[in-house]
Amino acid sequence: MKKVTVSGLLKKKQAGEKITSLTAYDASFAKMFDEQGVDALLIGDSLGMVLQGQDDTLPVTIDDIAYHTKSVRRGTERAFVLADMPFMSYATPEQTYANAATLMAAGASMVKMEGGSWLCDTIKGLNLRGVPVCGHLGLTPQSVHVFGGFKVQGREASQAEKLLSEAKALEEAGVQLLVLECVPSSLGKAVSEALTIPVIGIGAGKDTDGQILVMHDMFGISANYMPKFSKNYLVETGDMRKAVSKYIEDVQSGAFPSAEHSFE
Ligand SMILES: Nc1nc(=O)c2c([nH]1)NC[C@@H]1CN(c3ccc(C(=O)N[C@@H](CCC(=O)O)C(=O)O)cc3)CN21
Ligand SMILES: CC(C)C(=O)C(=O)O
Ligand SMILES: [Mg+2]
Repeated sequence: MKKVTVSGLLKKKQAGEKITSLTAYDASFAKMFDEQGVDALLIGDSLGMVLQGQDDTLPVTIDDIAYHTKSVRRGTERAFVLADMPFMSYATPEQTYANAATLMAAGASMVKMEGGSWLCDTIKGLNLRGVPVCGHLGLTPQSVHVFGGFKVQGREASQAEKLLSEAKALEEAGVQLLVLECVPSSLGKAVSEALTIPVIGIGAGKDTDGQILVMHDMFGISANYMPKFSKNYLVETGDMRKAVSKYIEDVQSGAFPSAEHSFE
């Protein structure tokens, strides 16, 4: 079995093949997603909401993410494993290096951080020290209190332009993957076309290079709520494995996300 690597993900983009991704927090689900052929598994700080029942992702700690990363790593053979840096764990370069080291040692192959060009020096420093980085732009949930809620980002032309230039700055600094969350489909398309690296969308329309969903949303069992961009694949398949393989099939064919799971 050929392991998914960062260069393998880039090749997928170049070949026009969609990248499939889900969050995972434990070994059993990681193994099942891996066996179904999901390309990338994210230990997301969404675990604060779907596992812990918190109102947002801010209370999540580096130890929480490290614990779940160890579990996911043990369940994974093929998929690429990346882990979220939680709120305030990358406020300074020194903190970032120590916390990224914890997640890489726990079994992550890449760390993800929310934000734009303010992160560029940190990204370069991480790369030089052997840590690959995934960016995250658009609705960055750790900034929920700055946004005043979980709201679609980049609807105004000036905002969209700023986001596009931040995406280019991140790529220039060395990010090898970018998550784009909750933006109009037109902006998802523009960012994906402007960058060489793969762009993984969640609520960013059908034209990104791949898709990611929170696993609990895909099974329709999230404790809090269901974002508009998510889809319950269990209800139409009645079986968890079939739900995952239908999700993969729909992402690969372009059937997901349709307009009802996208923003204008
Ligand atoms: N279960 C779950 N799914 C997620 O996708 C998710 C989490 N939790 N926790 C971490 C973040 C938070 N995210 C969220 C949470 C809520 C919305 C939401 O309610 N969005 C509105 C859009 C409102 C607007 O139009 O501006 C929606 O209707 O979907 C979006 C992303 C995405 N992530
Ligand atoms: C929704 C994804 C992209 C995420 O950051 C998370 O699960 O925490
Ligand atoms: Mg996250």
